Amino acid sequence: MTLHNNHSATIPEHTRPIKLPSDMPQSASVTSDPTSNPSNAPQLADETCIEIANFNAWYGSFQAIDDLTLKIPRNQVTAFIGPSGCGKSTLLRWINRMNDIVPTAHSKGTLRIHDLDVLSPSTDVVHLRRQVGMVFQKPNPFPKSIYENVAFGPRLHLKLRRGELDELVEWSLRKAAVWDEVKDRLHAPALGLSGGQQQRLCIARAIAVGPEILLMDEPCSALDPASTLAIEDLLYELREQYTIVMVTHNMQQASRCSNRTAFFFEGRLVESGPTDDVFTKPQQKRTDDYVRGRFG
Ligand SMILES: Nc1ncnc2c1ncn2[C@@H]1O[C@H](COP(=O)(O)OP(=O)(O)OP(=O)(O)O)[C@@H](O)[C@H]1O
Repeated sequence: MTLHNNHSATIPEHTRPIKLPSDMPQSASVTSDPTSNPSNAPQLADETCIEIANFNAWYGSFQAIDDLTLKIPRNQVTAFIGPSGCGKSTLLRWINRMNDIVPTAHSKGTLRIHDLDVLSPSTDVVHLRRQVGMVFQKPNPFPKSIYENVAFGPRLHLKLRRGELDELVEWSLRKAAVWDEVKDRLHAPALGLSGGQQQRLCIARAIAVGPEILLMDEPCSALDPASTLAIEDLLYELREQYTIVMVTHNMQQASRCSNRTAFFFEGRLVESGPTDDVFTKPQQKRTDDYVRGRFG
């Protein structure tokens, strides 16, 4: 599943080709490109999904990100690490233009998802956010039933019959590894679930609309150790189909779950690379100090 290479910010949403996971219910593929075949498409090693170049971001006159260049590969988990206030969440939130809701936020530079110019004023933000799902620090299900939480996005974006929607809800909940725990109470309030179950429900809600990218801002920081492990296992599974970018303060989590790590300090990217390299043979002393817990 990917944003189509010919993706244009000016094509009306309902006609845009969107590839959905090959194992997603066929009924959900009503807007997909009939010529595309994601399951058979060769996976290019380290194919870039998100390209960030000379990117700067401000809140008013305060510069939160300073001349940052980074390529985020497709179908891998990339962890953003660094001390509090170094700009990790700011960068994450620019990838799906969440910062649009912050009146003082502005940016300059390049931020592309394949051929899509994320920062262009002509980019359709609703469509962008369908392609780039987000999971927050604190699980935030809607005050609706478990079923309705997952069905909400597909109802907006896909014209499905009831049976098809049921199938998609089940697929999403299974993918998010929470189906077995909720299948007998789909119409019960989502807020009655445990924190870890709510977070997996939020992941199911995010993937139900067929995103290519999942942004996760400290997705386990509000969870107990067992729920954290469940989410970490899930990340491992999901990376086969999704490009995942995760902010984490937990060094063990970054080293357990991510393929690549980017270390930020005071708004700048200090270094990035395969997670093993960043943790075991960092290029920069500051990275070494941080991953060894000497500061931060
Ligand atoms: N809405 C905002 N308005 C003004 N300044 C902001 C806003 N959001 C973040 N900042 C500032 O931008 C800088 C980067 O913040 P950001 O949240 O991106 O850091 P972070 O690395 O994610 O931190 P943490 O790990 O504590 O979440 C910080 O100095 C922060 O105070």
